[in-house]
Amino acid sequence: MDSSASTLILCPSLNRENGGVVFDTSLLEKQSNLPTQFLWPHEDLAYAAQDELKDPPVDLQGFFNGDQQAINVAAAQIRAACLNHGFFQVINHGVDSTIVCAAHKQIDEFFKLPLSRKLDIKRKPGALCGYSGAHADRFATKLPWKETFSFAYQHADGPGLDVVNYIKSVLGNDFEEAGCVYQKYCETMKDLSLAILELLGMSLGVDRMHYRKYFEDGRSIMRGNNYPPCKEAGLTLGTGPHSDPNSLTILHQDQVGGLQIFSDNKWQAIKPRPDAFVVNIGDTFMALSNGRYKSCLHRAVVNKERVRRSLVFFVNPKDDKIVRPPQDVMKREYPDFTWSDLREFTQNHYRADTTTLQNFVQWLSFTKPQP
Ligand SMILES: C=C1C[C@]23C[C@H]1CC[C@H]2[C@]1(C)CCC[C@@](C)(C(=O)O)[C@H]1[C@@H]3C(=O)O
Ligand SMILES: O=C(O)CCC(=O)C(=O)O
Ligand SMILES: [Fe+2]
Repeated sequence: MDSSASTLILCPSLNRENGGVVFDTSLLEKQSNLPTQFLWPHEDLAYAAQDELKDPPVDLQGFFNGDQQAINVAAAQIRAACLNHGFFQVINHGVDSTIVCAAHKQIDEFFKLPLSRKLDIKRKPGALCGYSGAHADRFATKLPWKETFSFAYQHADGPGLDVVNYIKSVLGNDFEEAGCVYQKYCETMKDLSLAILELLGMSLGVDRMHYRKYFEDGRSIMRGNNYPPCKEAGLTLGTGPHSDPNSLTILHQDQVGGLQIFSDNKWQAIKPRPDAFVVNIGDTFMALSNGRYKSCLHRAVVNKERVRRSLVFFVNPKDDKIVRPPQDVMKREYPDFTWSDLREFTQNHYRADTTTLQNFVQWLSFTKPQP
């Protein structure tokens, strides 16, 4: 009997389906032994965060009011944070708390659906949209203790119905209201991300509108993350150490806590703030800044008692746009690539981790050698 088969007998919640395990949270929560597939190595678990990140949040009020002095302060704060670790939080961002609460409520309802219903809309191999339980169809070890539900949002469409139609097509007409809430949330996140991209442009000393324009016709991904409680929370991770391959990530976490970033050589916890959005620089923006801004190294831990949820908006440029820094730079840190290349790499060839970008660059040099 192989070790996975013996795990199955010990852990009735793990059923084989198409070669993967099934993340049945109602059974897993009661289980005292952590299935081996969810164990993470010591080096990824070690150094529990002792500290909380103390950076003050960036206040966007002045940006929206056109107060130049406040804009300069915000740009300087962003610059310092992105040079140091690629992470900051924003407050007074203009997003109505009603839409944030409504989106959390809908995602909570989604994760409460029967497992069979969620599995009906499972992510297809190579695709980013749909439901995934611990990514168990894709990976065999170091499974993340989470479920995710993801869908795409086209920036250029403006107020439209693409998210509503997608949600209705996979979940049925009863989910029209959920679709409308997600659609509105995505529109709001797109507007917020474009405002942040303006500030990022200023902070890097390039044309204020440069990155804003570059992302105006982008195609982002919205995702809900569900981290059930885990009796052996210290042995697993909700999301392992990684930097996001996309450009920017805008995240709203509930009140439970679990997000940590690696800064000043240690893991530091990000205390939840309902009035703030978390912003991470991702690998693609790191390349767009010619390596000046750091792609943020982060992870999510789970806990023994409480379910945790987060809403994530992964900002991407249009698929075929060339990723390259705006100015003529003396020495390019990364070759030209497209988001479609990097997405393909993370979906078909490589599991995103702490060194995605450098491995991608190597892969690209073999698959698409540059002149
Ligand atoms: C291009 C992507 C791959 C992931 C989803 C988007 C942006 C973030 C990536 C991810 C979250 C980084 C950590 C590992 C991952 C597998 C995950 O835990 O979800 C990544 C995503 C994915 O491939 O689903
Ligand atoms: O849920 C969180 O706090 C982090 C999630 C994350 O890093 C991701 O989805 O990429
Ligand atoms: Fe992430």
